[in-house]
Amino acid sequence: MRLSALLEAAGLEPAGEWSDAAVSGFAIDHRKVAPGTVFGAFRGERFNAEDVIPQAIEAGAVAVVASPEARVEGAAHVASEEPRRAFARLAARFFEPVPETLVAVTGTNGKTSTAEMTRQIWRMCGRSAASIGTLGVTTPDGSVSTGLTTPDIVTFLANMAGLAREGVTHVAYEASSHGLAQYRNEGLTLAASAFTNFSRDHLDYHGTMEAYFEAKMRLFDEVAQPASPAVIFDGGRDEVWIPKAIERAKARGLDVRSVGEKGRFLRLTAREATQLGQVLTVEFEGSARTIKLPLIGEYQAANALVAAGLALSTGCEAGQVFDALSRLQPVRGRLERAAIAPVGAPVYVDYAHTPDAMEAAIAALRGHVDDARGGRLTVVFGAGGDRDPGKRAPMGDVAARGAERVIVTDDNPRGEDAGAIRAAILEGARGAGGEAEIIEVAGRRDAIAEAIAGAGDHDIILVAGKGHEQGQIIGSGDDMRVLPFDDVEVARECAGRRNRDTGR
Ligand SMILES: CC(=O)N[C@H]1[C@@H](OP(=O)(O)OP(=O)(O)OC[C@H]2O[C@@H](n3ccc(=O)[nH]c3=O)[C@H](O)[C@@H]2O)O[C@H](CO)[C@@H](O)[C@@H]1O[C@H](C)C(=O)N[C@@H](C)C(=O)N[C@H](CCC(=O)O)C(=O)O
Ligand SMILES: Nc1ncnc2c1ncn2[C@@H]1O[C@H](COP(=O)(O)OP(=O)(O)OP(=O)(O)O)[C@@H](O)[C@H]1O
Ligand SMILES: N[C@H](CCC[C@H](N)C(=O)O)C(=O)O
Ligand SMILES: [Mg+2]
Repeated sequence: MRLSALLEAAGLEPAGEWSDAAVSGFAIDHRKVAPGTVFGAFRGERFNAEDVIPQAIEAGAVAVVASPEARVEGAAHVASEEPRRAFARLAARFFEPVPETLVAVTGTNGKTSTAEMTRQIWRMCGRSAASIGTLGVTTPDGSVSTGLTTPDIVTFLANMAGLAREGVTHVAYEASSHGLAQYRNEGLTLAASAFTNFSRDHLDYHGTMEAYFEAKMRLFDEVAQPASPAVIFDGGRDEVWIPKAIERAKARGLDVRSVGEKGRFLRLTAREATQLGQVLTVEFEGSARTIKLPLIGEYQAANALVAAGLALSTGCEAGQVFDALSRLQPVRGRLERAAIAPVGAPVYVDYAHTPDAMEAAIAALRGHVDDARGGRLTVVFGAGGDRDPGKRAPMGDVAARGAERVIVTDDNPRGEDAGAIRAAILEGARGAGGEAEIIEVAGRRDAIAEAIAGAGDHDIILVAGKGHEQGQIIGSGDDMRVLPFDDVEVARECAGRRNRDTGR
């Protein structure tokens, strides 16, 4: 493919003497440049790739997308004030074709669940579907991890093209705020977009809630196709951010389709919890429908409705969509029933790693605790290192208010002192001033074991924060190690060990 053709298709300036260069690939890391590569030289948080432009050209780069000030000698300089965006647009013209129906999901919590549920619904409606997000690239054959929720733009686009080659026609992907801010998913035509909710997270990176919200709004402002459907969850409780999101989508001229208790497109009129799921009554196009959702928790109902909204907005037939909701499979690590303690108490694993998510996960289980028979809720959790430190105390606070027993432990300490992270959470938990028993147990395996060993017959245990994750990340940079760790497996082992110990 000629550089000139790509530049023209992307609406970028011609490359003069370099126009005839043949492009063989794209890279954002100079160590991955091969002859014929277009190199995106970005100024990052830790590294300024403009410093390695000569090495990239030496390795065969034919064009470098970089800021106008960058020095590029011996290859085309595709200059842009926003090089990440220009690079994405160019790369999107190279990695073609891509699946014809693409939808993007953003929001603080619920992106993975919604993308995965959308994939499942599409599949049940007969589409060949995949999802890309925290769980990796998921197809009916399984998941392959990419390491990030929104992979870098080259991995993202290459995966899209790969999926199209395999015959996948529908892809739901997660647009994280980091991904949106760094233009990691751009240049594609979206059939629809979605917004699940908004609450505190990632303020280490974005600084303020407003800046974090703005990063998310790039989805509606710039990434979504004009006039395309925007499915927005509106349960009526968030009277600040959801109305703002709706406003922004309208301002861009998107076709806003709200779902939830205040939904105009798909309205939730009743919700009744059952032991292993819930019965939802929804109103769609003037008629009421009953859905037996086989998943517990209000938050899972919210995500299922957003997923239904996306499926309905991409050509699926309503009857099939509502029928599919009744057959949804659980999303890995989201209120997953992992084990049963020897006394009979169930152990749930959930990915709650923000205060709002913790509240949602606790609320989902609270109703299942048999208070009348002395049942208690135990929450085991920590908070990630090198991530928004301001969310730690609020997570402790929410847990201490919602549970009877709080066991504070470790969750990916990364480059930070694990004890200091626990201390911040404990301060929040103790500050809640409630009756909850608050315990600190360094080491996640010991904490889970302690929770199970101390459980009563009618208790429920929630192990939060790591969900599907397969490792504990210790250290950073060159010292980083990932120690194998899986909450579900550890819960099963601890429950089993206790089984053997007690003979029960
Ligand atoms: C803060 C953040 O998001 N950083 C990501 C970002 O880094 P950056 O652009 O600042 O990169 P940098 O390391 O300073 O390097 C700048 C540029 O130089 C290049 N480089 C670097 C070194 C070198 O020798 N040669 C070279 O060319 C890099 O490829 C990069 O393009 O781009 C890098 C390349 O794609 C990512 O690896 C990196 O993710 C880091 C590791 C990370 O931990 N990110 C997390 C916070 C994240 O993105 N999480 C979100 C949200 C999770 C959620 O809530 O769902 C996610 O989408 O996963
Ligand atoms: N709609 C929701 N409202 C409130 N909390 C939710 C909602 N959906 C999920 N959660 C909580 O957030 C956790 C993570 O859910 P999920 O993985 O779907 O979100 P995510 O947005 O993909 O997260 P991440 O930012 O890590 O990628 C769940 O385990 C649950 O505790
Ligand atoms: N995508 C989120 C996941 C956090 C999960 C939690 N286990 C942690 O490590 O903080 C992040 O990168 O912030
Ligand atoms: Mg996710």
